[in-house]
Amino acid sequence: MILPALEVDHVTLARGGQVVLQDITFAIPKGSFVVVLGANGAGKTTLFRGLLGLEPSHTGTLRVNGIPVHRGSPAIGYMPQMRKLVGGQLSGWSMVAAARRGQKWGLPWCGRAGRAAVKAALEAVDAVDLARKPVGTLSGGQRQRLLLAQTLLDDPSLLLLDEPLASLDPARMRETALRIHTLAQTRGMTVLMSAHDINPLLGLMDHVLYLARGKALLGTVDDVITTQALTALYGAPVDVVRAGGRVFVVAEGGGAALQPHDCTGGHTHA
Ligand SMILES: Nc1ncnc2c1ncn2[C@@H]1O[C@H](COP(=O)(O)OP(=O)(O)OP(=O)(O)O)[C@@H](O)[C@H]1O
Repeated sequence: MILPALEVDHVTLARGGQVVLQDITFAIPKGSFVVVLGANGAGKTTLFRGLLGLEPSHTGTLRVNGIPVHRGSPAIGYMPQMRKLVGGQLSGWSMVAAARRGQKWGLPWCGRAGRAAVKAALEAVDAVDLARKPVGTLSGGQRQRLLLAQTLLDDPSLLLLDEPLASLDPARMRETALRIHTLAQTRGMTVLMSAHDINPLLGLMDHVLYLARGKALLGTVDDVITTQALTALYGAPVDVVRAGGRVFVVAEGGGAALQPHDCTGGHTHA
């Protein structure tokens, strides 16, 4: 029997003492490319933190490759949200090297094998030319490439990418999405990528995982991004509009229905 890459079985996760995801269950086959959607505060980062073993599940189990999650798993490559990125005068090389074996922002790992791993990771994302440059001087797209290189260091089987397309212009969004998709296919990696706009990812993803009101809905774009499915998930009227090859998710009343419980900020997939 082929084990799923990821099994989330009746899991409840909280942040700051408040339940964010409640009794969610889904399984993701190996090699899938999954886009995680949901309004601000819906729990995308919380789910990733749960899979990284950083947030304990109050109920149920989370398994990666059949093994209960634990901190520091080399099977998982994690890209945090870029808006939380620091770096300053650190060179591109040092930033990537510092992430070896989860040592983010620790001392760079400088042995021969470590140097080879950093070089290979930089090459994989076309970022060799960024190795000597201070991270603080790089553009958003260039930093994204270094963050992506970090995730590849330990040859992971699962990538968790938290909004890797944020702050990129439309051309860079598509370019980055294609780069991640190609890398995942070449290396046989499973990808969970959170996003606020599915349009740059259309045609690339196998599944969508939609989070709302503490619940999770997994399926194909055609299954999940529908008026009926999202209205049921949100418990309020939501319209899915397709126009010009793009998908828009809109709520009656200007987005109030898309606001998660206790949180501010609705959204539209435009
Ligand atoms: N460090 C924290 N301490 C306490 N509560 C937190 C913390 N970080 C997030 N939360 C809360 O947990 C809930 C889920 O947040 P989370 O960051 O997982 O959502 P998200 O879907 O990733 O949102 P976004 O799209 O804005 O990144 C929100 O109510 C948020 O306010």
